[in-house]
Order: sequence, then structure tokens, then C-alpha cells
Amino acid sequence: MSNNTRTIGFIGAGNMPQSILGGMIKGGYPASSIIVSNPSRPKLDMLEEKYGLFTSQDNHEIAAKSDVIVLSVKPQLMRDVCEDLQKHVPDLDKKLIITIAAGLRMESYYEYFSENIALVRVMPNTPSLVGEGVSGLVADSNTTEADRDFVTQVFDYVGITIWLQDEDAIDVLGAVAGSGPAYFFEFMHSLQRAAEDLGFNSEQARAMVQQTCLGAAKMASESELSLVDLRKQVTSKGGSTAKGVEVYQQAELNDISKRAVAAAVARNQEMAKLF
Ligand SMILES: NC(=O)C1=CN([C@@H]2O[C@H](COP(=O)(O)OP(=O)(O)OC[C@H]3O[C@@H](n4cnc5c(N)ncnc54)[C@H](OP(=O)(O)O)[C@@H]3O)[C@@H](O)[C@H]2O)C=CC1
Ligand SMILES: O=C(O)[C@@H]1CCC=N1
Repeated sequence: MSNNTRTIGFIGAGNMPQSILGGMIKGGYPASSIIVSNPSRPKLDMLEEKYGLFTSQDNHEIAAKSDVIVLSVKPQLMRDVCEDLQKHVPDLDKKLIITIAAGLRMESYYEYFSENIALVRVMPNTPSLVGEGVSGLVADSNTTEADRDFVTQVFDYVGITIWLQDEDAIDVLGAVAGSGPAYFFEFMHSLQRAAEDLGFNSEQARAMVQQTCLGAAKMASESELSLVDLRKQVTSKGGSTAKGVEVYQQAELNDISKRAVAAAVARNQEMAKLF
């Protein structure tokens, strides 16, 4: 990729930017072109030590040094952080701005900065750290094709990229894939606890759950069969799996997933109005 390396500066060093930049470096993006700011030192010290990144507690310094700024703070802090950058950092409309915040609409960023910024909204997820992320992307009309190619390349390093037509779709992708790892961890933990209740120690219980999950995900991604057919392959007629699956079906798993996604979409829409 490196015919297209730009200095990329993360504003905020929390879980999500750590997953993205860790995955980028693993994938071969030069660590010397990744810089990070954060108010407190511990995460910055870790990033310096682990990857040799340039870091600063000063958002202005990182934004000024960047060709591409990745806004990586919580939605409720975004207005303050952006308005402060707008006041102190020159030429923001000559840089590419990426935001990974959930919910907040592009029109909010035009309000914080100006309507001239080139903006891409990305909704990533934490498996980016291990190169298995999902990133939904929407760009505004101020971005160039080269900008969009750059963003695709960056997020291809950390998983799959899905360009979307509009911001409503990014809210839905966020509620399925952005939040999704938490749903799977919740489910895996419940299965772990079920094994523990029946006598397994937590180490064995976790090992069998996580390996089963990994195996199932790998089969799903390598198979041409539908998820329903893959499930049927495990479910012997008159056997034990049918009994277990029946319990999930009777508990209306489809409805539970539908309600979970709808609740997360609603919160994204709410955050767009609140902050
Ligand atoms: N986590 C996830 O799975 C996903 C998160 N996102 C989005 O990513 C964004 C970041 O989330 P996440 O990384 O999980 O959050 P975290 O809570 O892990 O991290 C937030 C970070 O922001 C830092 N911070 C606080 N104030 C400022 C400031 N004024 N300037 C710069 N940095 C600041 C905090 O620093 P300190 O430690 O010093 O307080 C902290 O390191 C959010 O907008 C979220 O919507 C999107 C998709 C998935
Ligand atoms: O919980 C959140 O708001 C963020 C967005 C998707 C995952 N984490």
C-alpha cells in the first residue's frame, strides 16, 4: 500500500483506536506514520513502548502534524474536542477527517468545524485488533477518490470494509457489527457459565466455548452453505443438539436479536440528537 502512506493521527487512545492502529501495524502500515494524542499518559506510554509511536497529550500537536485525523473520543466529548481543534489548528479543511464515533451525524461535524471539511464516517469494531474487523464507511462529497481509496486501504488492513450509501445504514451496521462483538462475548460467557454449572473449571469451559465459536465462524466464512444448513449439519435427527436448539428457538432468539439491534439503533439515533 505504501505508495499511499499518510501521517494518520488518532485523537483519543481508547479501546477502539488501539484495535485499529494495532491491526494496521500488524498488517504492515508503518508505525512511524501513526501518531496519537490522549489526555492521560498510561495508554500513550504503552503505545510508545509497544509500537514506538509518536504520542502527545496535546490534541493540537497531533492534529497539526497529521494528514489524516481520526476522531476517536466518545460521542459526548466530540463537540468540545472538535471545536477546540477548529480554534487552534490551521488548515483543517486541507486534511482528511475520519470519525469513528457512534451516532453523530456528518452535519454535527460541519457545525463543529466548517462545511468545507472532507469527512468520512467509519463504524469499526474491536476485532480489528486481530485483523478480523468489520468497518462500515460513508464519505461526504468533499472527499476525493484518493481519500476514499486511502480509507479503504487503512480499514482493509484490519478486516473487511463495507461502503454504505447513507448514514442510516451506518447506524444499523453499528448496531449489528460495531456492537456485535459484545453480543457474542455475552453469549459465549453464558455458555461458559452453563458448562461451569455442570462441573467444568472456568479455564476448560472458556477454552471449549471460544474454540467452538472460532470453529463455527471459520466454517461459516469458508462454506457456501447457508447458516441454517450449517446448523442442520450439526443437528442429528432425534439427537441432543435438536433438544438444545429447541430451547433457544422457544426463547425466541430471532426476536431477541431483533430487539437488541433495534435498541442499539435507537441509541445511535438518540446520541445524534443529544451531542
Ligand atoms: N469500543 C468499540 O467497540 C467501538 C467504539 N466506537 C467509537 O469509538 C470511540 C472511542 O471509543 P472507545 O475507544 O471504546 O472509548 P474508550 O472509553 O476506551 O476511550 C476513550 C479515550 O478518549 C480519551 N479522551 C478523553 N477526553 C479526551 C480529549 N479531550 N481528547 C482526546 N482524548 C480524550 C480518554 O482518555 P483518558 O484515558 O485519559 O480518560 C480515553 O483514552 C467512540 O466514539 C465510540 O463510539 C466505534 C465502534 C466500536
Ligand atoms: O457502544 C458504543 O456506543 C460503541 C459503538 C459500537 C460499539 N461501541
